[in-house]
Amino acid sequence: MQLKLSQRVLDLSSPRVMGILNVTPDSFSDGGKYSRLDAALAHAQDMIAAGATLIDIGGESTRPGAAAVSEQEEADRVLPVVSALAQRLDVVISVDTSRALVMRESAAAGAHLINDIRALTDPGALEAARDSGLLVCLMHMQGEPRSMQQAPRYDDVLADVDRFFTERIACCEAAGIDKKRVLLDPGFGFGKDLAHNYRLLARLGDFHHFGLPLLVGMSRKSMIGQLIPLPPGERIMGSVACAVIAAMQGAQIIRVHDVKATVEAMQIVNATLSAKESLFV
Ligand SMILES: Cn1cnc2c(O)nc(N)nc21
Repeated sequence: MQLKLSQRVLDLSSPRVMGILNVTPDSFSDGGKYSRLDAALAHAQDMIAAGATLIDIGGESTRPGAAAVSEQEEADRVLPVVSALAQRLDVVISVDTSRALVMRESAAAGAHLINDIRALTDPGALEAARDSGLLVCLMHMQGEPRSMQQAPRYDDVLADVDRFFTERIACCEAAGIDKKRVLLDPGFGFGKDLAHNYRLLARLGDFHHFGLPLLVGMSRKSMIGQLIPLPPGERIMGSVACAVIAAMQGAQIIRVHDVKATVEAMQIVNATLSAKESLFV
């Protein structure tokens, strides 16, 4: 499987690591120290040197309970970093946004992928994504970040997320977004309790039937902290364990804070998957 970008192709035959670059003052684990452009670039360079092939730039914290940020404020945070990365570094640039304005301006600034936790449901987002020509990651979320963890409930979380993917893919195709531009993400921690998260992780391979790349993000999340009582910045072992479990089931892109450790673990996954007759466990 490959990702076709504007000037390049990203081979997804082995799991790729996406480094998280929060340019928000209140990001849940970086403490917002990357709000300055030079610090953001230095962090991106470090993650690329450690083996990240994608960088996900986020200007609005999406952690549970996060306050919303204005569209202009989000654009002001994100766009300088997109431009600088596009001009200086050879990396797939993903922008974590739900806003049509930020999508359009990020595409013009050189981004390759729209990473939308709201799966293009905001006003104008479908059209902006279509017009951008960029790849789009459709992530499942129940509710909104401010309230999604208060009482998440599903009849069957796997079936509900699967149905959501079917619906959103249909919306994208109806809006003129070719399915080949779409990636899918079950949205760990976005309106899910502990059992929901581990049900999704245990059966992640079920979503391969769409024939689209799977992107997952469990890094430092409460699904780890609830089992291993450590602060977010110390959840590296649990985060790597989640990455390995996902990659062994064929997840193609793993979104993480701890790039070096995850890239090393992916070497073990690659060697193991290569020695298997079937493609995934
Ligand atoms: C922005 N963001 C935070 N967590 C995420 C996840 O699990 N997936 C995606 N696609 N984006 C995320």
